Amino acid sequence: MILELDCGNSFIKWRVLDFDGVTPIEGGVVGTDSALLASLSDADKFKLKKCRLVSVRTPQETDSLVALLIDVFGVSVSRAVPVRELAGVKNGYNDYERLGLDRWLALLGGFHLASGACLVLDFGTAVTADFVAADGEHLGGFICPGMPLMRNQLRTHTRRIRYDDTAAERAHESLAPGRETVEAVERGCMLMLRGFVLTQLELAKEYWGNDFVVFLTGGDANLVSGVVPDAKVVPDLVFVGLAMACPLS
Ligand SMILES: Nc1ncnc2c1ncn2[C@@H]1O[C@H](COP(=O)(O)OP(=O)(O)O)[C@@H](O)[C@H]1O
Ligand SMILES: CC(C)(COP(=O)(O)O)[C@@H](O)C(=O)NCCC(=O)O
Ligand SMILES: [K+]
Repeated sequence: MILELDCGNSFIKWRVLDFDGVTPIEGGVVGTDSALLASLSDADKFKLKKCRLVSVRTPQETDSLVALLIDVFGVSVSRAVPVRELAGVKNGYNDYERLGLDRWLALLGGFHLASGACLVLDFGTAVTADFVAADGEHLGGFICPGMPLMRNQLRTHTRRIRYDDTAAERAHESLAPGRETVEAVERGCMLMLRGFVLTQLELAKEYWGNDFVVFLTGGDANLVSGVVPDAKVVPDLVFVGLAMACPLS
């Protein structure tokens, strides 16, 4: 069985593929390396042989996780690395090594699934947009703070914005102008996200008319899926690209 990992800034997304190397049998989201080990060791059922992973964490953090996986499970580990071009897609960064590897894999996966122009929007700690033209040219993208960062910046840098997570959840029942702090902040940040998405759609239309596919991925993709009804919500888009970047040899 194959262990797949997507190590983001806040969470590690994991899943295990069956012996065929294709069918996911289980997966989850964890906050720490030790929580990952616990999830995997709890289940005696996993016979892990290989692992492939992508990380946007520091090399030290990633190295230490890789060492742990080798030590505990005896797996061989394949890590996604930056490349200029893969599967017909050309990395659009001036310095291709600087493009976040999770973005690279998501846009590889998006182009593969769309077989044409695509806009890939990822809602994690950061929110990212990436544009890939029909000929596989990555035109670049945008990065802005995701929902948790926007919310926490306001909580951290003001003195009177304080509320708990359950109140935050309740505030999302509507997008009407807020009548209390929690509503005003949560709905305001939500509108920022939605505005960002709509601007990306306009830009994609300027480039390609209606001839493109929109992909939504990342833990908070559901927050904006309502504003792009035609978008494909693909929570495992990074894993689609990961399989392309780290094929089983
Ligand atoms: N099961 C889950 N565990 C943790 N966060 C989740 C989960 N499902 C959705 N989320 C949301 O996903 C966001 C993190 O998205 P994610 O794509 O994992 O970020 P990153 O890749 O930056 O670590 C959180 O802000 C949270 O709101
Ligand atoms: C933009 C990101 C912080 C997104 O990370 P995430 O929110 O998925 O944890 C990550 O892709 C990254 O560190 N990129 C390097 C900078 C760049 O892509 O230009
Ligand atoms: K991500």
